[in-house]
Amino acid sequence: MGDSFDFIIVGAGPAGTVLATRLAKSPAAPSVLLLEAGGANNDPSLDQRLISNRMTTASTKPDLNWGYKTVPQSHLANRVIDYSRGKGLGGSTLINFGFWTVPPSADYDRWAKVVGDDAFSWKQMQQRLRKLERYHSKVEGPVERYCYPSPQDHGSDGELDVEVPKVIEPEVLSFFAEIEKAGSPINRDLNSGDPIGIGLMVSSSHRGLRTTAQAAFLEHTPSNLVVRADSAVDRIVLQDKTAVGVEVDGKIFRASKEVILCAGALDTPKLLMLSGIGDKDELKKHDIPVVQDLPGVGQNLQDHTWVPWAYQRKAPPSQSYDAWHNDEAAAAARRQIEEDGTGPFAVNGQGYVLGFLKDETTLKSDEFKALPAAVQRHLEEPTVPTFETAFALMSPMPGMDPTKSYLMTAVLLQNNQSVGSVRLASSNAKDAPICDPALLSHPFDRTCFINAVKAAVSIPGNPTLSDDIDFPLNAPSFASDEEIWSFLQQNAGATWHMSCTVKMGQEDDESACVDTHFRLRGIENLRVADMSVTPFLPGAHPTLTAYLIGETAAEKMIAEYGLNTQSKA
Ligand SMILES: Cc1cc2nc3c(=O)[nH]c(=O)nc-3n(C[C@H](O)[C@H](O)[C@H](O)COP(=O)(O)OP(=O)(O)OC[C@H]3O[C@@H](n4cnc5c(N)ncnc54)[C@H](O)[C@@H]3O)c2cc1C
Repeated sequence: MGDSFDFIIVGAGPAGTVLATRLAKSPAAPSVLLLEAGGANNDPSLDQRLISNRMTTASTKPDLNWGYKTVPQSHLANRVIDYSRGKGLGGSTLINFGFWTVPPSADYDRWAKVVGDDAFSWKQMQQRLRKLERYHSKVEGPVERYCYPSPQDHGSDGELDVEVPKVIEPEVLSFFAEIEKAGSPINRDLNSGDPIGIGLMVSSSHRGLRTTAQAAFLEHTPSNLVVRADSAVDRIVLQDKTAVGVEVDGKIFRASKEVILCAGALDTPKLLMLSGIGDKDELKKHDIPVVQDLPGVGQNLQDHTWVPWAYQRKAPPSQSYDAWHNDEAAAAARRQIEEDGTGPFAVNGQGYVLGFLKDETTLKSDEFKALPAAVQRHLEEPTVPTFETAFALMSPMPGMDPTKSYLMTAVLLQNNQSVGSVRLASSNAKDAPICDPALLSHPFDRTCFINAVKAAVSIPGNPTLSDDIDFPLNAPSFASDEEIWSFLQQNAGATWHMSCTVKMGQEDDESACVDTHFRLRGIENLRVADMSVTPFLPGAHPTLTAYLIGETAAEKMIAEYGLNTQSKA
């Protein structure tokens, strides 16, 4: 193969790894090069993959993180917000929180309608999801009452381990019991396409270990798939308006068929712009010769906004929380995970009570009535929530008393209307992009968020209302909209669900950059297949959408190139 391949894929996150694997494993067995800027992750330490470390890996493993930040956010008291991205084989699945949530069926149907291609409909996306998942859904005992996924809605023999917790902290079962007793709606499978209600989170993990895109797809690769870590692509090599390869530190790798960018929603537009594809005025600012004027590149940046807060509980921590502050208990917990995948580290932090709820006050607001009619109709769909909320026991963060017990709660906005951008800081590929998600810049988001926080704390039976709460650590009193807004300005952030920056759309959509075959407008042999392409951000944690983008792109490319037969490659 040398330095020349049929296909070159840039970025080994969930989208890139699926795409590379599916192309390489197709019967025609084309040669595929997968290039990843970050490392190979050969670190055998368990910490990196313990799912109970889900909330802290991004900060404790800086080598796995690009460490991006936003520009000061004018609607968030001019704060600079963390904008982490995973770096290394596995991409952001190395450091993300491992929530595995399927969007409402109506979101994929809307995607199909907006772009005019049924390949993105719920029916077809769910079929692909079944192919990808290995859903460990068998539940027995008390957890069953709150989580009972129907096997027909989930895959069982794909590459991606998804885990329904077998055991959760007893306190979390009590939270559920109270919520149910108070009459709040329980949903025993949040991932059926209808997330509305309150249920138990499932994780992209198995036996206490995080499922990374690397673990799922890159451990046993065929010989026609070459995976190169520590290979940051600086630019796409173009001949006239055709992609013929990529450049890595001055070295050229050639693609006889295509280059596909899967570098994520911040780095993919950056790479396009560095290669002369983007808004011509923006490129000129950095003296980059314009190859293709494509104003949508880097625009439409969307993310979910969230706010977490916490309480100290009166009850002492469960004994299993010893493993968080006692070296001996931690060593024993690690051994147990290695031996049989059970123990405190497989239990703590698995019991997240998640709610996907529709707030009717928001749907009656003036800000809702000012939205385009199509967006209003979508928000009124029965499966579409206006917000997500979470309640969970939390391990003490640095600076907190480890002998006490804590409750974390959070609210995530869904269907955010605020739109920002990613731009180049300079023509130097080593410089971080300028990221401005413009969080809460849209009036609908501000109204929706205030109402969502009020609705979340009022869920009948929720644990923040219980006598067990000792005192709030950073929670407001929720007494007035002004107080909640001020709390949001000081505490809200992005959920790292960046998307839509090289968006897919129909020919008459001037802001669209790729067609429904992921082909970039105006350039031959160049596609984009990662979270950059979503026409809007679906209402769920997006990893599985990223995997589905890789799977869908592979399906289309295998059909286009006739790779399903051995003779054509
Ligand atoms: C802290 C955090 C928490 C999150 N929590 C969750 C969660 O709980 N659940 C959920 O579903 N989603 C979560 N997400 C989001 C989710 O991980 C991403 O949406 C998803 O990984 C995006 O996939 P992707 O393939 O588009 O890009 P990425 O996963 O970002 O992968 C892109 C890859 O391209 C590589 N790359 C970039 N530039 C270059 C270059 N020039 N040359 C070569 N390689 C390059 C990167 O290093 C990276 O490996 C979280 C993300 C973060 C950061």
